[in-house]
Amino acid sequence: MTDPIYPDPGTGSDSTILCIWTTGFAIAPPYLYNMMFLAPLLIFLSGLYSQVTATWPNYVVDELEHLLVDTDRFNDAGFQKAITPCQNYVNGSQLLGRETAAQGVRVAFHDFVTANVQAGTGGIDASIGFETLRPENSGAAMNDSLAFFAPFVNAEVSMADMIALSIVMVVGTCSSPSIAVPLRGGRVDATEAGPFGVPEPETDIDTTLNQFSLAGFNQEDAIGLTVCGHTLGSVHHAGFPQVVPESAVTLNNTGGGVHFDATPAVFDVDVLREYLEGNGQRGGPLVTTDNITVRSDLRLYLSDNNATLRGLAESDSKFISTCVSLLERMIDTIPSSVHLTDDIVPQELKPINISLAVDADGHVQFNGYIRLLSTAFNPTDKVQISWRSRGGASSPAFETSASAASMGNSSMFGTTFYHFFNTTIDPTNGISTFDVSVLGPSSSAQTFSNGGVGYPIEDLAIFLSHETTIAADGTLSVHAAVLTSADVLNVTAVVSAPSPQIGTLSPTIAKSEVILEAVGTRGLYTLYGAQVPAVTNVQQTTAELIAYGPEGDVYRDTFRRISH
Ligand code: HEM
Repeated sequence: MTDPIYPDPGTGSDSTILCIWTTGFAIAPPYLYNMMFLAPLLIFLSGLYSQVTATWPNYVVDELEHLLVDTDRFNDAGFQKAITPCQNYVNGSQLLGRETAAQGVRVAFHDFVTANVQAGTGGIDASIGFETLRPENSGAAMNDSLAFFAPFVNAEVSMADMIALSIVMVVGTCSSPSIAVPLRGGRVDATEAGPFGVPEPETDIDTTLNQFSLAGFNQEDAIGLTVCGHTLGSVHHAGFPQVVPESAVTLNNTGGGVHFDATPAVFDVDVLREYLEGNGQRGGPLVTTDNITVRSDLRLYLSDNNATLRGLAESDSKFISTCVSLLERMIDTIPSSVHLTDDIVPQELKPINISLAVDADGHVQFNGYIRLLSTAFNPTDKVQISWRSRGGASSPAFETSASAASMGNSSMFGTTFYHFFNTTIDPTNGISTFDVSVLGPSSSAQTFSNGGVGYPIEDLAIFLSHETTIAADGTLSVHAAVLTSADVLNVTAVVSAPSPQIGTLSPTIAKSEVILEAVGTRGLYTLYGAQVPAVTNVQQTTAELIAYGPEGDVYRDTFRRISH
């Protein structure tokens, strides 16, 4: 396992750290390759490379990576802001004493713990959304979290992936130095409630341990996971009056929250220390409450006479590495039918919002951004793009532009800077793939070609995102351009729209397939259009354009956002 502490964004020049986060591109400073004594490190790193050689595009990976890395100003995905600072509460008044970051960790536990790993069912599958009225899921955290996550869900990012992402974002954001829980993607949302089985403050110790055991966590794991979770947040009188007395309610804490430790907005070892040393919050209300029946943390911690907790208290790094491992196992507990991606790591060079458009003169406009990460690149580096025509002929490279507005966005993984480009492609020869080269002030150019095959782009069938319009009632008018000479028989669009779902705040993805009609021509292209029923979340509604050629050939322009 890698060091669970994220590299300090300011230390990108450290070659070891740089290599650990290199994504998909088998590059390292050349001198590394010549240093025999680093052979074991290289073997270790090659293992990491093989984990991260995802070719572009990989929509699940690219979307989750965006949420994880793009957390500031230009291209901000918007997730991290909600938990910054970590005591922030996004769903209501700050006076309630609630914490969005802590709620996200609790909801993941409640979704996970009803897994039955023997049967291969449950785990992180967002079934919690259908289970929020159960007494075992009492409190504001479940629906608050689902309401916060719902606007991010789309055809590629499930609610279950958002629940997992939340653990990674919360632990990474609410720790210093930032603690890295590995993230994988591809979870699938349940369409109905799962079984009961979340431990409650009243639950006896045998039942509690059995519930953890069904989910694949033994006694030591259960104790560890609980103390790792209870480093954040509070027990609230509203929701748990049997644990926290009304006296906790004040004008500044109307929900009556009592913290587990003195630092409820920091993912740290304090809860453990305070419990073992008997100071501060002494482990929190589930240890100290006057109502003995609901001292569930105390029962759990004492079930092995504090042996697990003493072991974890040996050092901060022991506590952190154990928590990382347990939390990773928790979010990767999924139904056996679901398969996860490899670890999602920050991409040091990433094409962003790459699209084609057909202008009024029938020329193809090829545009987008190249995002660079400071762990591998400098803001002054130049970025060039070259492309291959439909027939495979290479174009001369052209330079992109770096605008001040898109430079210097900070993230847990370093600083991002964006290079914008827009160039005209002759539609007769077209474009099929592109490569990106980065030129430092003194070094020779490094060329990135998506594992040698080039970054693919479809120019026979183009979804015209920028021409998509949305009526006041949410009805979409979708537009596309298909090369007339492709002689296609049929053009359809599958629009994937997050839509309300009965019984949960988690959206379902409603797919509407529409046949597009030819509506005119623009240069070498035929234009197509169709109306699609109203959508509710324009930001996350996406389309796939599919054009069927006469010889059974199919051209796809996939995962296109309809709003910009
Ligand atoms: C025997 C096992 C557990 C029991 C009985 C239990 C019970 C509780 C209760 C009653 C609360 C108060 C909720 C509220 O007032 O809103 C709470 C809060 C919390 N729990 Fe647990 N818990 C257990 C294990 C875990 C685990 C394993 C995790 C995570 C890995 C976790 C994470 C949290 C977090 C982060 C909070 C704070 C939520 C907030 O501030 O809104 N819990 N827990």
